[in-house]
Amino acid sequence: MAFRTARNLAYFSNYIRNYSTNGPLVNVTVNEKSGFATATLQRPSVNSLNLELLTEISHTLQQLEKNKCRGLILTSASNKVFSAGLDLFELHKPNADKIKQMWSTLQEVWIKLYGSSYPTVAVVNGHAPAGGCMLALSCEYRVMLNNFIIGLNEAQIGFSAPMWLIDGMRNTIGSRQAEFALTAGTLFKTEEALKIGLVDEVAQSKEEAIEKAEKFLNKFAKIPPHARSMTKAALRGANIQALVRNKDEEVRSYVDFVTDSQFQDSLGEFIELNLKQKLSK
Ligand SMILES: CCCCCCCCCCCC/C=C/CC(=O)SCCNC(=O)CCNC(=O)[C@H](O)C(C)(C)COP(=O)(O)OP(=O)(O)OC[C@H]1O[C@@H](n2cnc3c(N)ncnc32)[C@H](O)[C@@H]1OP(=O)(O)O
Repeated sequence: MAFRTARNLAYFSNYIRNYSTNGPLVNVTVNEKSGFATATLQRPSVNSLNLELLTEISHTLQQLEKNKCRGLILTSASNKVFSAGLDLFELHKPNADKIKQMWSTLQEVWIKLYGSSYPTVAVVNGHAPAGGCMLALSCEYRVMLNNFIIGLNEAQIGFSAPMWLIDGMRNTIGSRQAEFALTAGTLFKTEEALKIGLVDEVAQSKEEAIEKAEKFLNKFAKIPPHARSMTKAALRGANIQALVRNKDEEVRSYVDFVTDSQFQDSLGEFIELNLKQKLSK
């Protein structure tokens, strides 16, 4: 049964309503004519990825897959920030169990979005550093608005992006550009990102970006969905399998790394220098 039917749509809306305790952090709408879903991240103020938002994204992706979504547009409710990446305040002086769940859910989001059977586009209508860039990279196509930044700046904060994300970057912009970008932790302006292929198109407004996203999704209208998804799985499967094999070990390394006092000190400094909000003592 296709996701676009009114019955499935109602089921999905109820699911989202029931799932969220404080109102949905991801708003999902479906264009009944095209069958394309738009998932809008709406965790104020910068869609930083805490456990609750990551869990909701993960459940949304699961429902879209289950309901045979015809295409997904991922975007932000903010007109300044697509996503600021992992919630740095939650990584600071953390509860080890919570950050274990956080990293594991982040991995799930990558597996579900990078490996989705349906086509995906990120409408990057704001800044997209680190985990924000990760969400955009998981999609098949990126349309970005002008005057924002995007990139994997992990090296600047004192760590390396995980292997699956490095591979995702490499698959998108090629090995040489990926090496330059990742070792320097570069954040690219929209036009620079277009030049190196980190984004596919630039738009002047969100409306124009959505039109471009729909145009991309419509390219697959006449391609048998199973042929399309088998081909995507063949191209992306090795990345996902490698992560699945390594999942638990990576979570352990991540928890060790993040709870280490050296990392905590440099994270504290980064927050003090870069984020307006001051640490709660
Ligand atoms: C073998 C395998 C091993 C595997 C393990 C290896 C170890 C790996 C360790 C991995 C660690 C985790 C990896 C993480 C990847 C990440 O995603 S880290 C997050 C990186 N994010 C950033 O660097 C972004 C920082 N923010 C900004 O640059 C800017 O805020 C912005 C460009 C996004 C927006 O700028 P602007 O519009 O000027 O807004 P601001 O006033 O700066 O911010 C508004 C508001 O938001 C708060 N905020 C911003 N970013 C975050 C964030 N990431 N987390 C939480 N909160 C954030 C900011 O404090 C402001 O709050 P107030 O309004 O002042 O209250």
